[in-house]
Amino acid sequence: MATGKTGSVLIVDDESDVLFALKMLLKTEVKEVVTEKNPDNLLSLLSKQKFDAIFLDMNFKSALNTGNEGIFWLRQILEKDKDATVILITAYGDVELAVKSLKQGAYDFIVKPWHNDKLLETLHNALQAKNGKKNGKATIATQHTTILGQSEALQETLHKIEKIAPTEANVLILGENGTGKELVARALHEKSFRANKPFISVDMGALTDSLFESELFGYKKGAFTDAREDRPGRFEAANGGTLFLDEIGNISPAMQAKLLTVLQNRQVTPLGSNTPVPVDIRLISATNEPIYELAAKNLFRKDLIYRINTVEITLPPLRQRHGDIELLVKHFAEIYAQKNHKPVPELAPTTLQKLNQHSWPGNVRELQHAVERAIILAEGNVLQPQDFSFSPMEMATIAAPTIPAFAADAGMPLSEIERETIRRVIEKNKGNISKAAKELGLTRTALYRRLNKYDI
Ligand SMILES: Nc1ncnc2c1ncn2[C@@H]1O[C@H](COP(=O)(O)OP(=O)(O)OP(=O)(O)O)[C@@H](O)[C@H]1O
Repeated sequence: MATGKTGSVLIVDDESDVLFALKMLLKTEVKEVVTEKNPDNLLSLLSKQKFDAIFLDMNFKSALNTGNEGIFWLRQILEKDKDATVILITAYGDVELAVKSLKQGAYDFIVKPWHNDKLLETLHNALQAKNGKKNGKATIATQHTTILGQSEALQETLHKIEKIAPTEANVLILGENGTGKELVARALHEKSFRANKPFISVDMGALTDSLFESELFGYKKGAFTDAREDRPGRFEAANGGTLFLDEIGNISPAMQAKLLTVLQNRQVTPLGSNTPVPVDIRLISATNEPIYELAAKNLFRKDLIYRINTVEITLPPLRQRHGDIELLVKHFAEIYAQKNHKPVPELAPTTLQKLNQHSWPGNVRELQHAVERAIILAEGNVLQPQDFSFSPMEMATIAAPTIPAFAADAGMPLSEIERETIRRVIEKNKGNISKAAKELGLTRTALYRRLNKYDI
């Protein structure tokens, strides 16, 4: 009798009730369900048979009840088969540990007591991801954000976002400029239980040591000359919601120490006050700096990294995920065609070739601006390779030039001088926008506005 069902699942749990209930449920969905009570038999089982998904208990009663046993077995499974799809079964109180297990390579986790529908959805997603990893298409769309990506790397990121958004885990997002770190931070917030509370973003790269405390912790009237009234800091503004500390890798050791204290105590003391104010925030941080290298050189505190990186999301540069380029170009083409009252253009095959060959030092942001320019410049309804011209940031990442001093001509318009100055400072800083902004005395946002304005 053909049932049409496919797939095989292994369940490892030392509670017979759990094994029985899960088996009954999963049998309705997949062709084969194998159960195992003793994790010691796991590896020999896996030597004999491959499973499409493995449900693994986090807490075996026989051992220390810390959940680490689940992590131990997870590691064993992944050592044997790095592509194994492991879904952890965890008790309600262990969610933070389960979130950590995602870092160790678990596909997902379910919390006991589970909802059957939710569990089947998890299995379904796992099986789909396994079968469709190569050519899936993924999108996360919330009220204010759309994240697109069909590359394997982006799909994994999107899955992780769905998983960790509803937890309280602190998240550290790593990636080059323009890879979508802020977008991911916003999506995490919007998919969290804090979604209707504030999302406060702070550009740490733009904060000087002297502004750090007043900006983050606030101040009382009279705390310093210009403090004409009480002002809450960003921590208080984010109370109940999410605080996004962007460019956290750029802060000085003194700021790192102050930040660590606040995160440990979960309270801030405004300048000019003696009374600490408790704050309830979910922390998301991001940086384009190689933060672990900085920590190895003692330039960034390791204890601060451990505070902020309960879960890590690494966004690969666009040049390493060509699979996303076409999707993103079409997405931005639609947006900018509409904005500029033009029909949505087609993409010539040679154009896509050119875009795939470009190294995208400014990542998705650069692509977004390139598409906008192309739409404005395009003659017909097909985007041609010549409609795309690339920014000098490209050159800056290839060579680290010593730039001759820039001498403005007497008759040069001011806007041209500004454009050229910005261009050179970016080149000098090898495309690092934060450093360039600092050198120019601008915030990164202000610099990005000028890049757009001057078509850099
Ligand atoms: N996967 C994606 N799908 C759709 N849009 C994206 C994606 N990734 C990035 N973008 C867009 O690219 C632009 C840059 O993204 P974002 O500001 O989040 O990058 P970032 O990594 O925070 O940059 P920076 O480090 O310079 O602050 C934004 O307009 C964002 O909406």
